Amino acid sequence: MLTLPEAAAKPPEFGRDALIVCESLVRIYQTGSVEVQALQGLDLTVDAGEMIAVVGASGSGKSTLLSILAGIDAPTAGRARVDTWNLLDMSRKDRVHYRRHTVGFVRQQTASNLVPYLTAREMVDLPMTAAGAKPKLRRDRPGELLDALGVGDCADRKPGQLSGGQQMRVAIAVALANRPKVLFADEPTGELDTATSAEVFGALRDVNQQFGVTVVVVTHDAAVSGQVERTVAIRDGRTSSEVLRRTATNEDGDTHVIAEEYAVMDRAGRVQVPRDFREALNLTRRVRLALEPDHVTIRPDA
Ligand SMILES: Nc1ncnc2c1ncn2[C@@H]1O[C@H](COP(=O)(O)OP(=O)(O)OP(=O)(O)O)[C@@H](O)[C@H]1O
Repeated sequence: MLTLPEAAAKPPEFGRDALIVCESLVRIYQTGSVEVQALQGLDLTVDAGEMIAVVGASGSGKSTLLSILAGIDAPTAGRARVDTWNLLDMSRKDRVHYRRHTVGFVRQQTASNLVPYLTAREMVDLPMTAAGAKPKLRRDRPGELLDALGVGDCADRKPGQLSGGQQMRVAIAVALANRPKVLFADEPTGELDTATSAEVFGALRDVNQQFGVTVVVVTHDAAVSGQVERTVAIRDGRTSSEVLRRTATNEDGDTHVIAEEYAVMDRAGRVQVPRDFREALNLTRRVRLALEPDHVTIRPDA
């Protein structure tokens, strides 16, 4: 057994250096007399430049989380910060500014991201005009962005003249028009076949690496979540576990990906012990904890 070190005077602020911080985030929807707790005290941090996937069963709260972070919906309680913005305390004007400059959003329904009577170039120009971008930037950036997303040759086509994958790439270009810090994508590959999904996902990864934009993707697609370094799982409106992936090289010089699952600990130190662990050792209401030099043990209450 170790002796416990003296507690620091004041613990550092949760997620102080992160770009996105959610702490005990709650969103309650009220329809008539029915109350749905879509988020029930969710904790999450995302660092600048990261690309993460958010996974979870239908109804677990993924879209609610994304709508809040994208400034489309407002949380009921808790803390949510993106960059310097406190999402619980924003005026209408702040919200417009936030959505125009700090974040970009791509929806699953490719068509709902686009305007049917505008060309790809005009669609990228639209948010730039709204943000008051300079004429030179408005002239150059749409073409550059469409080129970077591999749809430069589609600049003068309207959505009806584009494939599903091309529409999604154009939608990503539109979302990036005003150089947001974060790009949110809600099931971006949900309506696409496997090969096109891989291309669109590749495009998201490219913009993450080329432009340094932080990317948060909600997905059901294991082929997508298996390719990012961090996947956050949401269950019942809370983050339940995270999978971290890293590339390792063996003695023969071959590289392979190692994926490790972690439980998430909240600020108060609460950790959810997975059900199969609890059942295997009959861990029920009360457990014994002990601090060892480099780990903590949890034992059944004998
Ligand atoms: N506008 C709303 N009004 C009432 N309830 C809502 C509203 N939006 C979402 N909910 C409820 O909140 C819960 C979480 O929904 P949410 O859409 O965030 O889940 P999800 O994980 O994105 O699901 P899916 O994978 O099916 O899109 C669900 O029970 C849903 O029915």
